[in-house]
Amino acid sequence: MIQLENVTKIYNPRRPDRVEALRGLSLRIPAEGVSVLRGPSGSGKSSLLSLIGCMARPTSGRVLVEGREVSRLPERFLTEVRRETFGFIFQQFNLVRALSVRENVLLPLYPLAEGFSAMRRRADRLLEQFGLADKARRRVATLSGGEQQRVAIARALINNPRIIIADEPTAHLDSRLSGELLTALQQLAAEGRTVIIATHDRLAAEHPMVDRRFELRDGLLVEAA
Ligand SMILES: Nc1ncnc2c1ncn2[C@@H]1O[C@H](COP(=O)(O)OP(=O)(O)OP(=O)(O)O)[C@@H](O)[C@H]1O
Repeated sequence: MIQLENVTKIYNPRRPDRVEALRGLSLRIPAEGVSVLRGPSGSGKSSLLSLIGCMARPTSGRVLVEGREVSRLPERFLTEVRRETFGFIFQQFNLVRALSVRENVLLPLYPLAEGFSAMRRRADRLLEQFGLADKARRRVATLSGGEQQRVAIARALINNPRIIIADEPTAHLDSRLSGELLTALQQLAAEGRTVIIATHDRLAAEHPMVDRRFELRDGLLVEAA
C-alpha cells in the first residue's frame, strides 16, 4: 500500500519560474493489481511517480510506502529503499544502446551490491525467462522494439522489487507492443507485485487489465475509480 497525504511539490520555490506541480494531493494505492495515473501533460503524473519511487521528496506532506514514511528519510536511506523496493520502466525504456543486453539488465545493481557472479546468474535467469538468453551479449541497439521492451522489463525485475513503476511505458510503441507490455505488467501484478503506470495514452489507461484509475488535473486528484 502506498499513501500520499496532502502532498505538495514545488519546483524552484524562490525563483520566478516557480512551478507548483502537486498541490495538496492525497491518494491511496492498494498493493494489489495494476493502478493507472492519468491526466493531461503537466498534470503532475511524473512528479507523483518520482515521490512514490523515492527519487525525490515532497515539498510538504507525507509519503508512506508499505507503512513507512519515506518523505523524511535522508538521501542515503532513500537510495536504499529505492533499490530494495522498486523496479522502474521508463518511456523509451532508457536502455543504454551501446551496452549489451546483460549489462543493461544489471545496471540497477551498480555499484555492486553483491558478488558479480551471483548477480550475473540472476540476470541470466531473467533473460532466460524473457526469451533473451541467446541475446545476452548483443548490443541493445541491435534489438527489435519488442526485444528492447523485454530487456526493460527484465531490468526492472533484477532486484526482485515489490513495486513496479512505469512512466509512459507505451509511448512510442505500436498497438501490438503496447498490448504485450500491458499483458506483461498484468502478469507481474498477478505474481503479487504492485504495478503503477503513469500514462496519457487512452488505450493503455482504458485497457481491461487496469484495476483502478486515478485522474490528475493541475496537481490535484480529480477522480479515482
Ligand atoms: N525538474 C523540474 N523543474 C521544474 N519544473 C518541473 C520539473 N519537473 C516537472 N516540472 C513541472 O511540473 C509540472 C508537472 O510536471 P510532470 O512532469 O509531473 O507532469 P506530467 O503529468 O508527468 O506531464 P507529462 O505527461 O507531459 O510527462 C509541469 O508544469 C512541469 O513543467
